Amino acid sequence: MSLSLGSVFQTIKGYKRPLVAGNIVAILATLVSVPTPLLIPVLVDEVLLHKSDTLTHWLDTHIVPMDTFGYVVTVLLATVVLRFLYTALSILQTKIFMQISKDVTYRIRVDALGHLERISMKAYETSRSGSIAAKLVTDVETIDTFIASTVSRLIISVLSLIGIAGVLFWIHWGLALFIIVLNPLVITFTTKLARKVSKLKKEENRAIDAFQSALTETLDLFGQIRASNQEREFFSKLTDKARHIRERSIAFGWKSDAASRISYLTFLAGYEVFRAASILAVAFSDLSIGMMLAVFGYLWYMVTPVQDILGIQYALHNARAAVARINEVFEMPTEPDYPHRANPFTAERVGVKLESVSFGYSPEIPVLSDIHFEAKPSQRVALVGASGSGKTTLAQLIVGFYPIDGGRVLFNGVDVREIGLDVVREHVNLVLQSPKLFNDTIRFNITLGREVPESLIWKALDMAQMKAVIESFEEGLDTVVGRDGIKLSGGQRQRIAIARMIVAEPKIAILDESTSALDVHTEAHLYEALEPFFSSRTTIMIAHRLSTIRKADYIYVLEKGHIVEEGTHEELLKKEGVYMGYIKQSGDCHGVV
Ligand SMILES: Nc1ncnc2c1ncn2[C@@H]1O[C@H](COP(=O)(O)OP(=O)(O)OP(=O)(O)O)[C@@H](O)[C@H]1O
Repeated sequence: MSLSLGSVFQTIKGYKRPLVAGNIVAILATLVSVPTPLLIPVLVDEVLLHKSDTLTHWLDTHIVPMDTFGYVVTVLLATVVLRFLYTALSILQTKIFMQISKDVTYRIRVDALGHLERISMKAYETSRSGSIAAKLVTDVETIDTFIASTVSRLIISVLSLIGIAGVLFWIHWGLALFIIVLNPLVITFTTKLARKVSKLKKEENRAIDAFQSALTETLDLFGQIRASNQEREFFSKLTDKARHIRERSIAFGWKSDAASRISYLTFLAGYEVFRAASILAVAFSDLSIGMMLAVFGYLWYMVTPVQDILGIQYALHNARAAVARINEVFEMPTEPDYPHRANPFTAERVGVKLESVSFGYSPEIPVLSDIHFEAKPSQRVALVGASGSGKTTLAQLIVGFYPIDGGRVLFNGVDVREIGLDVVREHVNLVLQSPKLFNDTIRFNITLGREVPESLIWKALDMAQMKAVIESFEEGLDTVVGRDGIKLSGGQRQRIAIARMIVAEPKIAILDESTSALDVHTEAHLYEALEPFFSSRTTIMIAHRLSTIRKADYIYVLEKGHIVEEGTHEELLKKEGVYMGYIKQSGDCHGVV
């Protein structure tokens, strides 16, 4: 999907009842507000100049006969009551329309989040979190301002202007025509100014976006930056970006202020011209002094709706820029949406098979070619190979992180394209080598918010050799692990990830060098404790240590994206080929045979 102001208004149209209610309130507000500036000036003609007696006569016959003081006080009261009524109706109207505008922007955020949830890994890898955050916060806010100003102010402003125009024509058509012809010229002039300013707003938003992205990345990688002693470099880059915002904001800030002041000045100049024209109309035509004062009143009264309409123009230009930027989020490619035609995971044991799979992160560089790989139900398979040979990539293809370029990925003989990626990931758990932890409690990092009985969490921690460690923490499972799990060691983080896998109870467990940071002793205990877990499901292990590899029922050797050898440990040793060389190279040849 993509966003447009048209689609935003289409959504707004869906709020039929509040729209109708809001419009009725707007019409009522206009009805009570338009006659207000007329009342007091009428008294000038009737009470002071004794030119006519329409209003005073009406008051005498319809209310009670009264004197000059009575007329003034009654009309004053009526004016004040009407102004109060107008304010009350305006507040009610804003409330009704505010609910619509906030709901619409909420939906934009929800749609954008829904899209982000489905973006492909490739899109994720090339995106910047800060930039996306800026779009979902600042740009959606800009659209919110636009909707609020158009939906709630436009109707009332246009109706008021129409009402004022009607009254002005009734007072003096020549003068009214003069005012109504000149006013669009003012608006046209200010529109041109608005366009110029909107370009500056775009630049300011871009500068904020760049700063936010760089800041997020710097903070995310702060530890690494400090370890490389590059703080000064990174923070001076951030300072440059902050300076850029300052420049862009100053340019936008004062120029937009100047533009709105010039717009207002133009209006004021027009106002003075109209006032002069009114005096001439009194001098050279039949316009009374009372009505001239009424025209003065209406000229002021026009300021708010005219300014509101001018404000809408600014908001419109800003909103267009914001829509374009939000669309960059909606344009991020998504994962393929496979249908849920079959679910092989209902079986007790599930195996996985890769048939002639080929894949490259970019089309011109193949990373895996013609891969035939199988982990039969309940089998324990090891994947070995040099760094960069494609082991992690293969594991990620099994969980569908990237769509394959050729071949098939099958679970119990069913193609992933018939199963759906969400179903696959529910049952296939990949433990990464450097697992990421949330800056939350140990409990949350293990359950990821799912309802898991406390006893199961402790059981998982026990199997993962983390029970004693967590017990030693004062707050136990409620200990907060800090940003990226900084309060835990690398090996402890890996074991938390293993506990996470245990509670997820997958049908297929994939461990990508998931115990690489553990000492040999702890690792041995861990595998021993995990024995019942592994024996009740299919397991794929990417490992470098012979002690781990040996336990596998079957081994695949990957070299430069090709499976070059496969078989059991003994079979592969007998071959004295790549596997043997690999084992020797990893310095782990003691006890090979
Ligand atoms: N997200 C990615 N985008 C582009 N290229 C990638 C990506 N991930 C890995 N690669 C490339 O794919 C190749 C295989 O990487 P992979 O991580 O699968 O190897 P590996 O065998 O798991 O290595 P290691 O043992 O060091 O973890 C490498 O050349 C790497 O540069």
